[in-house]
Amino acid sequence: MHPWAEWNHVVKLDPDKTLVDGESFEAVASSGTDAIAIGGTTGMTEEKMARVVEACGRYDVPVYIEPSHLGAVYHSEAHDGYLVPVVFNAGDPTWITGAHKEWARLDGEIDWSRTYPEAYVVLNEDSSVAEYTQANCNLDPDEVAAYATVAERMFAQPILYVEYSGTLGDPAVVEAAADAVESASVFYGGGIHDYDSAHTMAAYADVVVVGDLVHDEGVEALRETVRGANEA
Ligand SMILES: CC(C)=CCC/C(C)=C/CC/C(C)=C/CC/C(C)=C/COP(=O)(O)OP(=O)(O)O
Ligand SMILES: O=P(O)(O)OC[C@@H](O)CO
Ligand SMILES: [Mg+2]
Repeated sequence: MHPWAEWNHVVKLDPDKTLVDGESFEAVASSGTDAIAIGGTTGMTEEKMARVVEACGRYDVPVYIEPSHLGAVYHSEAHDGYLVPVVFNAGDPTWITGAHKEWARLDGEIDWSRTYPEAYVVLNEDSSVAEYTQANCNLDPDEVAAYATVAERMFAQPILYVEYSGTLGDPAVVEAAADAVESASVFYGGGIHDYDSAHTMAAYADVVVVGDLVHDEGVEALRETVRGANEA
């Protein structure tokens, strides 16, 4: 069984952003979320990653790093493992296999027993991640579903990640992706900001990922999304 088999909700912390004044990583860890993922596209360094991993690793909730490039990989016993994106609709093959090849060549410490790929489909053309990967975001639900099928059937991907980072996406796209997969888990992330948005996406996605909200609004708002995800 994969570590995320029982997850409904994940918080994604961006080490390049701050928490709300007066809030702590402990409060985030005890929000009721099932896991903390640590990553972001811009401004990511191993030092910033290390600081947040070490702070979050003290609590009961599982912690995974999600590196956006080779220089953001941080090895530690304080985290549970590595979620490594593979961007299926990237315009630059660096983000499909290129960076991964360099990682395999240069990193002598890869622990494959706790390393998991995530098949991303990036759909918000205004996001940093879309620009960074030169993703083709102009996709119909049936095209996203086809990417999900290819990811699962041809590339044995255990996770299909529907990524609308920064904006709430189209539930019909998430539904199409969920219908297309047999055993892969569908993660949804982007613009979840309250009970309803979490509940809507969690009706189709196995796991909803909440990022900016924790940095912008804080833990109380985060708790509402946990409730929405768990009640879907
Ligand atoms: C092989 C290794 C170790 C790394 C490569 C991994 C890849 C393909 C990264 C591509 C970019 C990516 C999918 C990063 C994951 C994290 C993510 C999507 C963060 C959200 O980013 P945004 O919200 O767009 O950006 P900021 O919030 O940082 O501005
Ligand atoms: O920051 P938000 O918009 O919540 O997106 C979450 C996550 O999918 C980003 O990778
Ligand atoms: Mg972001």
